[in-house]
Amino acid sequence: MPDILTPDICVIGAGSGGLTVAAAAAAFGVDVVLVEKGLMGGDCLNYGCVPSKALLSAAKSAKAHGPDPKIGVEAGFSGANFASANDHVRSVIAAIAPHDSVERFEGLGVNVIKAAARFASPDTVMAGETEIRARRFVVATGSSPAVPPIPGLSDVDYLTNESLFELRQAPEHLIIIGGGPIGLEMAQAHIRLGSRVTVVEAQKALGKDDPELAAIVLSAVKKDGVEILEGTAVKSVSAVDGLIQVDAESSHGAVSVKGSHLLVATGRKPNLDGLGLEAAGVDVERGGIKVDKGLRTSNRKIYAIGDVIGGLQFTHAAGYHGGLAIRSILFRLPVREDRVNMPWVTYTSPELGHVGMNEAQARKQHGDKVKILTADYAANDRAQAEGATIGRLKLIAGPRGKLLGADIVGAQAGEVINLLSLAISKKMTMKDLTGFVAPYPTLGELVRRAATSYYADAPSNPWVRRLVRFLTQFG
Ligand SMILES: Cc1cc2nc3c(=O)[nH]c(=O)nc-3n(C[C@H](O)[C@H](O)[C@H](O)COP(=O)(O)OP(=O)(O)OC[C@H]3O[C@@H](n4cnc5c(N)ncnc54)[C@H](O)[C@@H]3O)c2cc1C
Ligand SMILES: NC(=O)c1ccc[n+]([C@@H]2O[C@H](COP(=O)([O-])OP(=O)(O)OC[C@H]3O[C@@H](n4cnc5c(N)ncnc54)[C@H](O)[C@@H]3O)[C@@H](O)[C@H]2O)c1
Repeated sequence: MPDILTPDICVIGAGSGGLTVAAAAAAFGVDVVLVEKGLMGGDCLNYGCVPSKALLSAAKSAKAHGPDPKIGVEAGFSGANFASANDHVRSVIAAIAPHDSVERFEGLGVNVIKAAARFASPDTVMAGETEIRARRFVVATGSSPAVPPIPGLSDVDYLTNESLFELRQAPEHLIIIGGGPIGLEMAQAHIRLGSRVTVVEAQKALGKDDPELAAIVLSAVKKDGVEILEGTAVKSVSAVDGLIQVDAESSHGAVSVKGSHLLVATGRKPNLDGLGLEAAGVDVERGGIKVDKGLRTSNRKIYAIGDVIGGLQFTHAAGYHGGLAIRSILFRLPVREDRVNMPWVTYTSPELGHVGMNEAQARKQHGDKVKILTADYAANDRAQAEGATIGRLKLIAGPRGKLLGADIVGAQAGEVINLLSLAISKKMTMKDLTGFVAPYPTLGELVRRAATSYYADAPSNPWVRRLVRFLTQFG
């Protein structure tokens, strides 16, 4: 006889999305079961954000400790120690893991079951020998690397984000298929830690970002020594003399690259296998589980959140979804996912951040009422002091100066975009962005500088000049 549990909520998957729901439900004293078949913390902690940012940090440090005549540093740096960088990655994961652990969640009052979950019917999940009949289910099973059907690929030993962070020695020559955020972040990390790196991208590298600002990142990564082949589609992969050969086609003709290691970073596919979604009456579409604006699936008792629904696949998006699901399940409040105002950051040097509408979306909606306002890092005193003058902030202002979107490339772009994400969520205008005091010297002053340029025409406006003259008569 299986154990039968009848909690209020059953969450499937203990990644960023599932942990958010489980912790919040437990905090409100709700009976919640969390089922996880792999490592607690999911992709972000074990194979994604955390190891990639830790490796980038080690790589940044290696770069900073190298000679830099520009700021007068002539260090005797003899190359990075890849194994030590990998130790750093492991120690960062180990430091964060207790926060996501079974022990912590059981301490919060969550019933954690380590097993693969499968729907047996529209209101029953099996997890090993346990049968779970919950009032509501939340599917948060994440995504996995989408490996394209390239001839010969399955015959070579290729890496994905699930195996890359196990390497203890720097690859001699790392070839990366895919020039998205994973491809570019890992290209820069590895070149700075001693590898030769070639990125092969079928279309445009960092193609989801503002093209002008993405070009600044690509130029910096190329300056580090990474070879980036854009518009180059991979046709086949083979093993040749102990190396991996990638054969591709570009508009200039055939290209062939031989390397010691191959990383496939060509996007994600939702984790649906073995979930029994048909038995649950849950519909699936191309990108993942089909949900309505309130994150409910075709079975009203079942919600789906995070990477498994496709859309924007970020840790903070999964956490945001978790918060919406909790509001809907516990408080029965109407919720509506906002996909436009989700920020993201690519953690290369320089960083690349985005929030809200891009220029094309803004122009489509508001035509010539859109103004693009910019501020360059070179005109910011803090950037000058830090020797970080490569960068640019772009604000997209709509009717009545409303902030519609922002893109930024440069040092600490990820921190500056936080301020702009808050501004967008509070529906702020250029007036708001000029009406606060920014401490000097900070990169945050870029925001005020760009927003101030919205009023660039004011001094030459005859009405404003007349008003100023009139007011001077009063002493
Ligand atoms: C290399 C890399 C770098 C990244 N960097 C960033 C970054 O810097 N910032 C950012 O915001 N995002 C980043 N991301 C994206 C981020 O990792 C994901 O968006 C996030 O992890 C999604 O969370 P999730 O909860 O939807 O899924 P996941 O974290 O993948 O968790 C899903 C969990 O469900 C479990 N599961 C699956 N099927 C079952 C089942 N049948 N039964 C039980 N359990 C199951 C899995 O084992 C897993 O633990 C990165 C991703 C990668 C690959
Ligand atoms: N800093 C961050 O927040 C961060 C970092 C890494 C990953 N992520 C998340 O993980 C997701 C996946 O990242 P990703 O970089 O794998 O995916 P992606 O979809 O963003 O980029 C994949 C790239 O691979 C290219 N490509 C696909 N098939 C190809 C082929 N056969 N040959 C050559 N190029 C090919 C595509 O044109 C695309 O540019 C991201 O969309 C993001 O949501 C976030």
